[in-house]
Amino acid sequence: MASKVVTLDELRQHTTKENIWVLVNGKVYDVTKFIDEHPGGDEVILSEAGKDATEAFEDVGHSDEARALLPTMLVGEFEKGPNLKAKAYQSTAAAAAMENAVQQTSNVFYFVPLAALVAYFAWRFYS
Ligand code: HEM
Repeated sequence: MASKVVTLDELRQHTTKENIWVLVNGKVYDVTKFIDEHPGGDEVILSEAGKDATEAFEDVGHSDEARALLPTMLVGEFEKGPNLKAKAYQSTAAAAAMENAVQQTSNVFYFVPLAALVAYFAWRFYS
């Protein structure tokens, strides 16, 4: 079973508490049975469902005991192709573009009253 290659589509189909897979360090794990026993609670794992949980997993500094549990839940290797980080970067780029657009819009909202104020004082000064 360990030789199974899990695709990105397959990974993304396992995102509910009843059927949850996570990707950690290039391997996919079925944490469905473990989630209720997880000392860190179910919410934290659920928020990583169907995703690359490597960063979240490593940031916590899981013990060797925690790491030793992983092989018992192994589904298989994650397929080599899709780069989840690249996809995350794309959405970050989209978010940045959106933020930029919002920023430009708020610049307009800031500029219009300012221009009106300047015009008013200019009018007061010259009339
Ligand atoms: C994927 C399989 C996972 C396994 C087998 C696992 C296992 C464990 C174990 C055994 C502990 C107890 C402390 C230790 O021995 O390090 C623990 C704690 C913890 N885990 Fe996980 N974990 C997993 C995934 C995650 C993920 C994805 C997160 C996301 C942030 C997470 C967050 C935490 C937190 C915050 C604690 C600390 C709880 C506390 O000390 O109060 N874990 N985990």
